[in-house]
Amino acid sequence: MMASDGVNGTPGCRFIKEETVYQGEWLSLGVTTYQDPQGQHRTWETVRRTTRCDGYKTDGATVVAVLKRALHYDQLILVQQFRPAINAFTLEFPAGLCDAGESVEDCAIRELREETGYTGQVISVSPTTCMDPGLSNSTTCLVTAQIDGDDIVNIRPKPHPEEGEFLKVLYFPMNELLTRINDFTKKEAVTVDSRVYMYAMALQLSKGKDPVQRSPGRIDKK
Ligand SMILES: Nc1nc(=O)[nH]c2c1ncn2[C@H]1C[C@H](O)[C@@H](COP(=O)(O)OP(=O)(O)O)O1
Repeated sequence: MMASDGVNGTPGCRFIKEETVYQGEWLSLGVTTYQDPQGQHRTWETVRRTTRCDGYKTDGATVVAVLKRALHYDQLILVQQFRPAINAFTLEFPAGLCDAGESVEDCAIRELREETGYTGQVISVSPTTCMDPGLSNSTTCLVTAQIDGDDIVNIRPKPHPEEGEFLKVLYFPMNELLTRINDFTKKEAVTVDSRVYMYAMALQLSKGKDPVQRSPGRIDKK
């Protein structure tokens, strides 16, 4: 169903226009005018990436990469990264933006290699998913990948981060992912990307375990 379609026969919403308020090198801030179901025009403040390639629906790829080695537990590869926008270190999946002409699969494999040094093999690719739709039109595809840790190319992985990227590669056992991420956040001042945390919660739930960590009503202060 398109955004302009109604639900159960009611009129829907539709995009009217976009006015750019600020145009930077990487991002733009615009005011989006849309029509609500009653026909009234409303506005929304919208962040867009300037880097999305022509004809692409997806800005980039997010790589859920599992390192597999003989006689070792499977490990999820995550990156700890300084993110200036939140003035904090984050725990994220390796990820990055698509180059022009690059498929999402190729983007995933390239970003995995740049950020972690590992050469992986794509297992699956999600549809385009949105990242923070109340803020921006930013989108990503979730690409699952396997890394053969016994392959010679993966014995001593050497990351090649881009200029301005400051990353540390971290390994979390898949069989106790949520517990280990929770433990990590208690020791290190990191903010966990919600995709990572949701993935860990879903794994926990799939084992029939409850992913509760914090007490209800608590406020996370700075
Ligand atoms: N919002 C951004 N502001 C910047 O000043 N620079 C940015 C933004 N987004 C991306 N970039 C630049 C910085 C690096 O050179 C590359 C990294 O992008 P990529 O690795 O593809 O994506 P992320 O890992 O998600 O940052 O882009």
